[in-house]
Amino acid sequence: MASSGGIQIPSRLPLLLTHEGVLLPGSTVRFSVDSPRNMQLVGQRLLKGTSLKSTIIGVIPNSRDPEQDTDDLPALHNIGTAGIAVQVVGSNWPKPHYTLLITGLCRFRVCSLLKERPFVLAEVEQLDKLEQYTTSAAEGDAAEHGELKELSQKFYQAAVQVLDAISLEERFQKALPMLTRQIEGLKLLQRSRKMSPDKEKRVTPSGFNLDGEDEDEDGDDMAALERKIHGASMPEAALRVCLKELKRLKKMPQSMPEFALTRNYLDLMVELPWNRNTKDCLDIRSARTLLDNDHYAMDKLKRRVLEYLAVRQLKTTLKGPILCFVGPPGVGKTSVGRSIARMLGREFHRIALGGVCDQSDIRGHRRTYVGSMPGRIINGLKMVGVNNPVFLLDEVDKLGKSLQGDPAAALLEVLDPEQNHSFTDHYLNVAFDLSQVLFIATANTTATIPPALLDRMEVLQVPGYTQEEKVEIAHRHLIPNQLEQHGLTPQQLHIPQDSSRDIICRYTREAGVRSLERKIGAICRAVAVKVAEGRRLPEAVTAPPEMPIVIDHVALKDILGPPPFETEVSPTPGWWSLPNIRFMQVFVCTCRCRSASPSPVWPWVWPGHRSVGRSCSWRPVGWREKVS
Ligand SMILES: Nc1ncnc2c1ncn2[C@@H]1O[C@H](COP(=O)(O)OP(=O)(O)OP(=O)(O)O)[C@@H](O)[C@H]1O
Repeated sequence: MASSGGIQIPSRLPLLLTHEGVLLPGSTVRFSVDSPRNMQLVGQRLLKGTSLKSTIIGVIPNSRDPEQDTDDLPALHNIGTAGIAVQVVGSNWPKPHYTLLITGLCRFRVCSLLKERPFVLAEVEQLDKLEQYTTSAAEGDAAEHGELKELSQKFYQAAVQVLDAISLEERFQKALPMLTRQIEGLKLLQRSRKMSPDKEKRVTPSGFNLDGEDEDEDGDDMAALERKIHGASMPEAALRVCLKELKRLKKMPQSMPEFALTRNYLDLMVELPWNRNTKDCLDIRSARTLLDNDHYAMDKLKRRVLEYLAVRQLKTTLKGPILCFVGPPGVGKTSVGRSIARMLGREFHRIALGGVCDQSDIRGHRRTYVGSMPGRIINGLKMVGVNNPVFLLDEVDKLGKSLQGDPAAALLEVLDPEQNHSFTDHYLNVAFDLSQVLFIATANTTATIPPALLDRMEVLQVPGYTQEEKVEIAHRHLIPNQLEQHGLTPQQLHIPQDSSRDIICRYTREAGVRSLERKIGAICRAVAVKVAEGRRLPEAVTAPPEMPIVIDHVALKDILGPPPFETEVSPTPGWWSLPNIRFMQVFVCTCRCRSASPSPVWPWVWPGHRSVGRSCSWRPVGWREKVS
C-alpha cells in the first residue's frame, strides 16, 4: 500500500452505499447497515478479512442500496471516500444490522464497477494524497471536520458538494458559507442567553430568526427559572446552591444527561414551600364538636388530643411531643389524624411506612445515584405545598431494616424537635426546616417500634370497641357514609339495630370497624342493584312498594352468605370439667397485635372468654378434645 508518492489505497475497493451522512477524509462517522449488499460487505469482507487492507472500504454517499439483492443497482455517486472500519458492532434488534465506525482516509473516483453481488466492488482512482491529512493540510481539514460533522440532514447536499470538491481552494469556497452561517447562529444563541430577562423581552419580538424558536424558548425558560429561584423565598444557603446549579445548567448542552437531572433538581427546589404556610384557625370549642361529630366513643383519646391542641394554641412555639396512636386495625387512628388537620385548618398528608426498609425512602438518594429521588418527607411537602402540614406517619411499627440502612434511624432526625429545623434530605443537599410540620404517628403495637423512636413519642392507646359501641358507630357514621357513597338514601335502605348487631357478632369479629364497614358496603351494593332495577320501571312505580328495603336476618344471609361465626355462649365456671363437655373450640387472635403476644399460650381462648382483651379479634382454628 505504501509507495514513494505517499500511501496508496487499493485500486479495487468494496463499496458501502450510504444515503445518510457523508464521510469526509479525516472525519469519523458511524453508519448503520442493514441492506443486503452492505450486510454482505461487512460479513464477507470486514469480519472475515485478517489484513489491514481488508478493513479499507469505499463509502459512496447519496446512493441507496436496493431492498433486495436481486434488484439492480441505481446510478452511484461517482466520488467517494476510502475509509478504515475501526469498529463493527452487530445486533439482532429490532432486525439484524451492523453499526460501523469508519474513519475517512482520502477521496477516490469510481472508474468502473467490477461486480454488483454479493457486494459492490469497483475499480477506483485515488484523488488525494494521504499525507495531506496528516501534515500540511491538517489544520484546514480539522476545521472542516470539526464544524462539518455537526451538520444536520439539511446540510447533507452541501456536504456532498464539499466532498466532490477535490482542490483545497474549491473545498474552502464550498465550506465557508456553511461555516459562517453556523458560527453566526451560535453567536446569536450565546448572546440571547446572556441577556437580562427584560432586555430579552425587548429584543425577541423584533428579533432575529435563525430558524431558532427553540433557542429563544431556551433563553426564556432559563430566565423564567431564574426568576422562580429568586421568588421561591428560600434561605440564603439554598439560594446560593440553586444559582450555582443554574449557572452550570446554562452552560450545558441539552442533550447531556446531566441537564435533565439538574433541571429536575432546580424545579423541585423552586416548588418546595420554603416560606409558604397556612394560618392555624383553631377554636377549641368547635374542635371538640368536630371530634365528637366525626368519632363516637374514644373519649380518652379525644380528651388528650384536645389538651394537646389547647397547649399548642396557647404556646405556638411548642416543640413536641409527637403523638403516637397505638391500637388494633380499623379503630380510627388514621381518621383522628385527619380530623386534627381539619381542626387546625392545615393540609393533611399520610406517609405509609409499612414495609419501608431503605433509609433513602425517608432521606432521599444522593444526586449522583442513577434515578435519584427526594425522600418521602420532602416529596410530601412538595405535594401539600405548605411547610406546616399535618404528616401522619402510618404504621411506624412496620418499618423494616436492610442493607440499605435503617429507616427508623432516619426518622429520629425528622421527629426530634431539636434537630428537625435543619433536616437535610440527601437529594436536596441543603437543610429544610421541618419544625412547623405537625407529626402524628400510628402503630398497631409498640413492641416493634425501635426504642429510640418510641422515646421521642407520646403513646396514646386506642383500644378496640365493645359490641354496643360498634352498633353506635355503625348507625351514626358507617351506614350514613356508605349510603352516601353508594348513592342511596335512608328511604331506600334500612338496617335495623338487630341486624347490625348480627353483622358484628356473626360476620365480623374484629377489634375495629373496618370489616363492619365493608359488610355494610356489600349490603349497599346489593340494594343499589334492586333500586337501579326499580328505576327502569315507569315513573309512577319508581319507588317500589317494598321501599325502604329492610335488611333483616334472612336478607343478611342472602346478601352476606351463611355467618362464619356462631353466637358465643358464656360457659359457667368449671364448665370444662362437666362430664357432657368433650370438646373445646380453639381460637387464634387474628389482629396484628399477635406478634406482641407475651406467651404462646395467650391466644388460646374459649367461646365467651372476655378477659383476654376486647381489642383482639379471634378466628376459630379447630377443636381440642378433652383427655380423660
Ligand atoms: N370511633 C369511630 N367513629 C366513627 N368512625 C370510626 C370510628 N373508628 C373507626 N371509624 C371508621 O373506621 C374506618 C377505619 O378507620 P381508620 O382507617 O382510621 O383505622 P386505623 O385505626 O387507622 O386502621 P389501620 O391501623 O389499619 O391503619 C374509617 O372509615 C373510620 O372513619
